[in-house]
Amino acid sequence: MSEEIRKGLVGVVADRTAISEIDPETSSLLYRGYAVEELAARCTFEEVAYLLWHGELPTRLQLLEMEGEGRAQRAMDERVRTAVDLLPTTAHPMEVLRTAVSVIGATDPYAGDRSSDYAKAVRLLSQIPPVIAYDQRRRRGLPVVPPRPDLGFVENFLHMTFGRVPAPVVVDAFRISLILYAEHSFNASTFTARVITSTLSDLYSAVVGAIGALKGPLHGGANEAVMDTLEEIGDASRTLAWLDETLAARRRVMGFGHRVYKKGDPRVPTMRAALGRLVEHYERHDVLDLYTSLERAMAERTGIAPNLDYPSGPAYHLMGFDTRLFTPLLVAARVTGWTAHVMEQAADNTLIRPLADYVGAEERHVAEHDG
Ligand SMILES: CC(=O)SCCNC(=O)CCNC(=O)[C@H](O)C(C)(C)COP(=O)(O)OP(=O)(O)OC[C@H]1O[C@@H](n2cnc3c(N)ncnc32)[C@H](O)[C@@H]1OP(=O)(O)O
Ligand SMILES: O=C([O-])CC(=O)C(=O)O
Repeated sequence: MSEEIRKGLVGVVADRTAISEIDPETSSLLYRGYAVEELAARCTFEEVAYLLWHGELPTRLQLLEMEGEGRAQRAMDERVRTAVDLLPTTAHPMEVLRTAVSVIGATDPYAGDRSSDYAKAVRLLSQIPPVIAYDQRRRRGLPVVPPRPDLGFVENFLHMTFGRVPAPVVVDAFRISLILYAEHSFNASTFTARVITSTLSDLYSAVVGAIGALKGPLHGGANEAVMDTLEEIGDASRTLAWLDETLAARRRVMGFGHRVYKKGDPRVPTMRAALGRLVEHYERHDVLDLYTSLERAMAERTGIAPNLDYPSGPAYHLMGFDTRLFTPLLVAARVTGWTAHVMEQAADNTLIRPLADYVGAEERHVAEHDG
């Protein structure tokens, strides 16, 4: 049996999906048939969320309806705030968000009602940003900023975090990052959400589980680790020495490599261009020098290309987010893909339950003993 084992499910096709298509040969990514670069160039984040959930881009009226539902639910529920306040600021923001989503689910009287999964997805999309914004602000000792219903999702998210809407170039880079992060087929966190859904558990539980899976540094946690790396290197003149030391110690360089893309991540050029515009805006050429030096050194020493976490980490840093908030930002985007997958799994469900090849002790018996 052991020759059939594919550790890490490498190369295993676990099911069908109509949500996104990855082609590692051509390094392409389509959401519902649209190239992700095109969506990033032409769409709002709300339009992309609608596309992932419904399979088609919205008409003006459909978009207005979805935005109306979302904008009405942007304020943080007091019960969620109370739960967050109970957590120490030493808790990682992903732990805070995981707890908050659990509370959001536990306070929804229809949590177990499968027929309202779409409404729950819209609710989560609206309620995750205030938690992230509040968490950054409470760690800085700043007061809560109430949401603004007149603003789009992206502007409002930034407004709640920073108390103002930043320059258009910053808003645009943030919008692009959220679109690029929104969906990625059967990645570890999405697969986790599908496994949980397959047991007929509820959507909130699936998202809580997905947050747990995304937190790890081999997955979403890499975007914050990228920033730690760039800060550890400190200056482009130290990059090669740092990399040689890291590779000699057989440590991974975060933000590089990918389970599916071996020829490069198609999202990187779009996010790299947005990072370039941020660098110009903030006049932080030192960040780009560091970025480029590690990218070049990795190509030279290993031939391994960056993934989306590599440009998004420094982009979020320049925007003013605390490093530990980077992975929660990915949650704010990926919750669209996760919930689309929850609905797809639930619509044609089979319990996901693989087998294992047992390699433990032979059958044995407990010796008779007193007591
Ligand atoms: C949003 C996202 O989740 S994107 C992914 C974010 N994750 C990261 O950036 C973490 C760093 N990258 C990695 O650890 C890996 O590339 C993964 C986990 C993403 C993909 O891993 P896998 O497909 O399992 O590839 P695998 O781990 O087998 O790597 C193949 C070889 O490349 C090497 N390699 C892969 N990525 C890296 C890296 N980032 N740094 C150094 N070496 C690497 C491995 O050491 C391995 O070499 P070996 O065969 O000599 O042992
Ligand atoms: O697909 C994966 O393995 C990792 C992921 O979520 C992404 O690249 O966005």
